[in-house]
This record gives sequence, structure tokens and C-alpha cells, in this order.
Amino acid sequence: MVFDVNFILEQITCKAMCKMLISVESGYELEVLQNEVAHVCEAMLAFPLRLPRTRFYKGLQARKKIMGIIGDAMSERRKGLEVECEDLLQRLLTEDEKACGETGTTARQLTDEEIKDNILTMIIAGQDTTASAMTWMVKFLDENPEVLATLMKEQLDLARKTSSKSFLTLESINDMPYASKVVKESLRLASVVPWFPRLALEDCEMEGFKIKRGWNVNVDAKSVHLDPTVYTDPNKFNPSRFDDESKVPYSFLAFGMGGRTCLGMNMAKAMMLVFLHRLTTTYRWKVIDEDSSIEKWGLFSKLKSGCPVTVTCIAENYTPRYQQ
Ligand code: HEM
Repeated sequence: MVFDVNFILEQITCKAMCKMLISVESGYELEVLQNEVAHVCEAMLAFPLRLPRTRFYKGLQARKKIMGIIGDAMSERRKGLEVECEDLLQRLLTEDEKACGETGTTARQLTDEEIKDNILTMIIAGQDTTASAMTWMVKFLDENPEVLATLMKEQLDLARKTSSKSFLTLESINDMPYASKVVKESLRLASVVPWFPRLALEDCEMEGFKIKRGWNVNVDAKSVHLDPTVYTDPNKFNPSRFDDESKVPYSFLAFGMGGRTCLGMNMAKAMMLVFLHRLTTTYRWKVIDEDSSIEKWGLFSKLKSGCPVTVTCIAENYTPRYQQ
């Protein structure tokens, strides 16, 4: 049986984000969110034409549906209809109430629209990016069996130490030095967010280039990640290059840099490590379409093929190649 890795991971990361943000983890709401988020992303790249059947229009409709679900969750919580949830929405609602109580005002810090926008931003920023990064990891590991063997050794050793616990603890996640380098190298080579835009607030000069106030400047993270003066043999997937951390400033831009650094960076890294652990200790897989082209309609750099794989479960008595 063939699995579309990217599709499956998009469903899983969407579920993880929805659980963390608004405690939705099954049923109609999750189905809507899983189906509609992709339309919102596509609309962000589309020509803004509000005509039925255009990508832009579909995106607006999808956004409306998602906002409806978040809005319903907000009203139910305010009416006390839902049991106390531990998620971002609850945080935003209670912090807001608290702030009103402390200042003795009724003026909210965030309007309802702003709360909904924040939740949607998080879903969009966190779902596709993390799913794409993990898909690239599957591809890179498939292409580099020696890296996979080292990673499997680390992860199977860890699994033996933690076999009595069903969930990975933070302690275990921090005990994955090689996997952390696999994550970092995958993010470098894939450059899931290949560039990000900035607006020059004043005239300035950088390395001899004059930039005028008001110009749009794109930070080309992908070119930095593939610059041979920064990374030796930059197109090679080599997690061990981070044994000796590159000291060139601003050379690792997978999560951006400075004041707008990715808010979900640590969560994304944790999700990628848990995924690597489960993948390498439970399954073997073979990528069956090695097409490396990138999806044109993706907001982020993702594989057009979706990275189809065949998968087999590792038998209980499986002995990895490095131990044979
Ligand atoms: C591998 C996965 C991820 C990658 C590669 C990634 C990458 C990035 C990058 C490059 C930026 C900076 C954009 C800029 O400077 O203009 C960014 C911003 C952001 N990311 Fe992520 N991200 C990932 C996962 C997540 C997750 C899981 C979340 C939420 C839980 C998230 C939430 C955000 C938010 C809210 C911002 C905007 C921060 C701001 O402008 O202040 N990201 N991300």
C-alpha cells in the first residue's frame, strides 16, 4: 500500500494544532478545519478576485467557516457550556477577563476578531510548515541510509531505556543529540520558509547596496542555507556538520531571526523529534517517487509528489543492519 506522507502529516499536524489551540481533536469541527486550512493558504498566493470558483474566493469562504468554528467555541466558553480547557483560546479569554478585572474597565485587550485572527494565524503558521519539514525529513533519510542507521541506533537505544513509558518525556526529547542534528539539517536543506519579506523603515546601506525607506526587501534564507562559503558541500545532507556548530552569524534562518523569530520554533522541533522517534523505532519505509520538484501552489516549500512511500512495521525481534 502507498501512503502520501505529506497529506498524512498535514492531517496530523492540523489535529495537533487544533487540539493545542482550541481543544478540537475529532468530529465535524476537525474535519472542517483539516479541509479548509489548505484553501486559506492557497488564497494567500492567489490573485484577489472575488468570483466564485477562484482560489481567492474559495479561501475567503474557507476562512469564514474556520472563523465560525472558533467563534462558536468562544461563545460556548463564555456561557460556561464547555468544561475548562487548557488551550491557547482559553488563555486568551481568561487573560483578557483578568486584565479587565485588574484595571476595573470593560475594555478588552483583544477584540473577538483579533482573538480569532490569532488562532487562525497559528494554525496556518504551524500546520503546513511542520508537515512539510517532516516530509522532507522522510525523503532525506530515505536517500541517506548511513544517516538513517545512526539515527535508528540512537532512537532504538532510547526506546529501550524508555520502553515502560507510553509517552516521550521532555527529558527523552532532550536526550536525542543526533536526531536534533537531523532536524536542523533537514530544516537547512529544505528551507521550508525560503524567504521572508521586510519593509525598510529608513534609508540604509548594506554591503554597498543602498536601500531606500519604504522598499520591500526579501531575506533569502534558502540562498544563505545553500551558500558554499557558509556551509561546506551545502547540497549534501550531513547532520554531522552541526557537530561543530557554524559560528557564522545569521547563517541558520529556518525559523527567521530577530524580533519576528518563529513563535512555534520549540514546538515544531519537539513535534519533529517525536515524529522521528516513532518513525524510526516502529517503521521501515521506501520512497517510491523520487521527484524533488516543489509544489507551485504551496505557501511553503513542499514536495509536489507528496513523497509517496511504502511502509512496513518493524517486527518486535527486528535487528537493525548496524547490529547484524
Ligand atoms: C518546521 C516548522 C516551522 C517553520 C520552518 C517555521 C518558520 C517560521 C519563520 C521563518 C518565521 C519568520 C517569518 C518572518 O520573519 O517573517 C515564522 C514566524 C512565525 N511562526 Fe513559524 N515555523 C514553523 C512552525 C511554527 C509553529 C508550530 C507555530 C505555532 C505554534 C508557528 C508560529 C509562527 C508565528 C505566529 C510566526 C510569526 C511571528 C511574528 O511575526 O512575530 N510556526 N515561522
